[in-house]
Amino acid sequence: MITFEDVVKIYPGGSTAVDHLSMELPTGKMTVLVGPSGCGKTTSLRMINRMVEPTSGRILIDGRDVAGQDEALLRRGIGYVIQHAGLFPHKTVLDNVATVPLLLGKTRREARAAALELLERVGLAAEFAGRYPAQLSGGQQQRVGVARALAADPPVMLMDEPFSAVDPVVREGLHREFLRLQQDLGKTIAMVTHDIDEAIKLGDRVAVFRQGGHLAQFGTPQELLEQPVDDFVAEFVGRDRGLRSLSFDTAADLPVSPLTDGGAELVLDEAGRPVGWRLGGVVQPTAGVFTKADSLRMVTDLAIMSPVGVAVRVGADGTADGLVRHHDLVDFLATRRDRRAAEQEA
Ligand SMILES: Nc1ncnc2c1ncn2[C@@H]1O[C@H](COP(=O)(O)OP(=O)(O)OP(=O)(O)O)[C@@H](O)[C@H]1O
Repeated sequence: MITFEDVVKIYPGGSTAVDHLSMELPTGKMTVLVGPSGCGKTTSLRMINRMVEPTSGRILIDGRDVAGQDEALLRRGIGYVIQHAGLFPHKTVLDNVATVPLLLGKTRREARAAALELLERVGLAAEFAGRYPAQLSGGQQQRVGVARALAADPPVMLMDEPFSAVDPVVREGLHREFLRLQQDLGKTIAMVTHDIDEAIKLGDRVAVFRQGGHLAQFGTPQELLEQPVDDFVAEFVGRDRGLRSLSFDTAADLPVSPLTDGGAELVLDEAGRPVGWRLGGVVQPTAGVFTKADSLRMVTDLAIMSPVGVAVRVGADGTADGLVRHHDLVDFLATRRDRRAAEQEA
């Protein structure tokens, strides 16, 4: 766990960059620091590995104050990834990644073998190993940056806007790969971004900062979407937060109606799997099916897109076992919201 205890940073001659920050970043989870430009995110990140020293307060990693630790040793246990990857331009991809294992005392052969394995993990085949950073796309460079940060197998990773230099489609791919990697590795990660959607998608926890280096709210993505503490957070999180919060709940508790209640005929194949809706004598092949494991957001989307305003639930074998009509869905969501509000007050 990384603990910030009442941390303040005032740069010489400057205003307050971080103002009485207290928060706990859980072990093995990803915490995303997000907020408008200049609100102290990078400063907070860099105080963890002592690239910046706090003016007052303490930062502890697993209960040990970083201030008392040897800087070189401390940083060896903390991977660091920055925007544009920050690779050595004159070294090959393989040597960029092998640098850290070499520093840690491995032989050249061992270091290269470890680097190749890491490149494989981040989705870069061996054919890229001999190239120089300038011969890679932005997304590939970011992957090398992540591989290099992982090379020392550090328990903690700091990532400063690691995905912001690439276009949205590449970023989407990097997100997916990174989430998969993190599921395997379970590193304690602090990541900085400007992008609230990225924070909501990647973060197990999200710290929203506001101007002046204040922490506005710290919580899970779902808490931010459903219970923003004030107008600033609500505005920052975005207008469609109600809809987005539905991504975090499954349809497991969503009640269904009988298959005959759709207002039109649901056509099934011989095995009982939905084929489509019969409308005006024609079968429209848009049955919009979901399972109990799918998100409420997906069910809502299906009901909206359905020609009859109905989503069809199927079992594990694909056979239809119930319907959700959009007006029932709206009632369910309203009841759920009221119940949550009541729980919150209690
Ligand atoms: N080395 C420095 N010397 C003086 N002031 C600094 C220094 N680094 C940052 N600041 C100031 O501290 C404040 C916080 O900066 P910081 O880089 O931590 O914010 P940020 O939220 O990461 O911003 P951005 O999203 O734009 O990168 C800003 O007002 C910035 O101008």
